[in-house]
Amino acid sequence: MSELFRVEGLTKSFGGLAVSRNISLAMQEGDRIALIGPNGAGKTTFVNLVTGQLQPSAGQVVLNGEDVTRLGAVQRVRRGLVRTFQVTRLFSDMTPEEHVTLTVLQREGRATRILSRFHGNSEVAGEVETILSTLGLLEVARRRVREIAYGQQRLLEIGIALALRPKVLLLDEPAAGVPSSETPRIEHALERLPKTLAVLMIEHDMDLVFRFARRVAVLAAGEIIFQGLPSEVAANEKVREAYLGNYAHARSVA
Ligand SMILES: Nc1ncnc2c1ncn2[C@@H]1O[C@H](COP(=O)(O)OP(=O)(O)OP(=O)(O)O)[C@@H](O)[C@H]1O
Repeated sequence: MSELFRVEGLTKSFGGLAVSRNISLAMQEGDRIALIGPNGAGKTTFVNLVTGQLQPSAGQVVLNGEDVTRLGAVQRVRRGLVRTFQVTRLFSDMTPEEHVTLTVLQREGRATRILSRFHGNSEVAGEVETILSTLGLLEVARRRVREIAYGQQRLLEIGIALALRPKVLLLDEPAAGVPSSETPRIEHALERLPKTLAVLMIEHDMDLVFRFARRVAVLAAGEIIFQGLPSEVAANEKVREAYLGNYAHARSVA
């Protein structure tokens, strides 16, 4: 499959602190990459640089062969570069159906009209239903956000991202704050994401990482110190030193 997305030599400093150092990474259609690393390694900064929330000091972001480095976040979203955030940003009195419908309408430039007029629009409703069904949210489609489980709220964030028709989706800790009883729900939903979508996920839950990822990239002190198969990551000496030591140890003694 051909390359969909690439960053090259991405570098960012805050004052004297280099938080992203010469990061290069490529993604193809259907990729499933986990970006892991210790707290403060620069994972969220990397996502902010990729999606345009931050401008790099050096380096390039290329989507579908186009250099988007100087474009703002909204322009990148329109081209298919979409993210979710670590902390949910939902309206507690609105339903999942309303959130996703509004996003579809927003994408189509029709959100300024009254939402209820579109409840009968079968094209929009069909797309909303597909998204909610992909994420296992149909049964709560018409409940208020504040009444649904936190794991379902996190999935709704992904639903909103899907309504923007991403080609590359960056998930910033989709399981953060979700009780372990609900992680299977997240895992199943991630498995059902569209096959052609390229997904990069930041996550601290290593079981989820190893089930989801076909490739793992490890960031430490702003630098990618390893890219490879999940089966190789735990054996890599640099990774063990930087991050996985405790986890590898925990697994080997488990
Ligand atoms: N706007 C900023 N100004 C100054 N320093 C910043 C800024 N944003 C992030 N940093 C610093 O950059 C480093 C990387 O932060 P970042 O949030 O990207 O790490 P992370 O790997 O996502 O961490 P976590 O896993 O805890 O979310 C940290 O030392 C952080 O304090």
